[in-house]
Amino acid sequence: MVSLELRNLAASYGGREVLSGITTPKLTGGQVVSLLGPNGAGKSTLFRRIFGILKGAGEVRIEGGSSPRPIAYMPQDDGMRPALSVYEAVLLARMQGRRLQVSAEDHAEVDRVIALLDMGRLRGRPVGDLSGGQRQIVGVAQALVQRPQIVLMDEPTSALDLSRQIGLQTLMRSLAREQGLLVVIAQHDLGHALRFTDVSLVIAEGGLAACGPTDEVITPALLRDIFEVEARVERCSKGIPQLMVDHRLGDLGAEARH
Ligand SMILES: Nc1ncnc2c1ncn2[C@@H]1O[C@H](COP(=O)(O)OP(=O)(O)OP(=O)(O)O)[C@@H](O)[C@H]1O
Repeated sequence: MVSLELRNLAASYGGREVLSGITTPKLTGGQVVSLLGPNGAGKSTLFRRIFGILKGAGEVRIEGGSSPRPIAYMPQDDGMRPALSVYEAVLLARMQGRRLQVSAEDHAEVDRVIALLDMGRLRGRPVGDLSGGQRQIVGVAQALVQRPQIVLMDEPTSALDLSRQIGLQTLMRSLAREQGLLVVIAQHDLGHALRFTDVSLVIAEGGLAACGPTDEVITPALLRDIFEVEARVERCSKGIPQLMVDHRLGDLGAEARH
């Protein structure tokens, strides 16, 4: 079983430290983990540091990885080449870090992921012609086609309609449960975090503000202190946890007016 553990991790841009002292318990395959925090807290930065794009102090400890590249990373900004077809964009992601000789297995894997994500109608379309939500699903395909054991997904549902948001969160949860994938999702939707994820890491003010089972981490106190809302979690008649927001604390326009 794959596991990921962060030990005293730090990350900076050009000498400006954005994150420090990030230490987590062992996150294991089969879990879905939320990475939460306000805008600019450092969620994307933490992903870049874990994936190795950013260097810094501390250790990213991966155990039980059965391939040399056990992690796939779906960034917020996909950087896809607009002229490529969807099929080519997914195939290119599959070939990252491999010999440039495409095998029948590679084609089969691209077909499998395209079917899994129900994107058959898009396969011949140029990436540059797609809507924001369609591109986001291609980004998910690019991560999954690498057959990772750990997948870092940066706001993968931010451009999706409600039905597809639920669909993707449900799919990632079943891939975790059935295939032992460790899924880490940076997201702003705390309702999705409560409903679909086992563990939450909360980043704020350059460090780890909270870490643990999602239903223990997302409390009225945390919502007030970190997310600046007066809010509570209630279960609906079907037992699904729902975030009930009473009001925002503070005033978004106050600074501009003074
Ligand atoms: N390439 C960069 N160069 C310099 N500073 C950066 C760079 N990318 C991010 N930062 C800074 O690092 C901090 C953390 O940014 P990051 O994008 O990791 O936050 P985030 O939690 O992912 O935010 P959001 O929820 O808005 O996507 C911010 O202060 C941001 O301005």
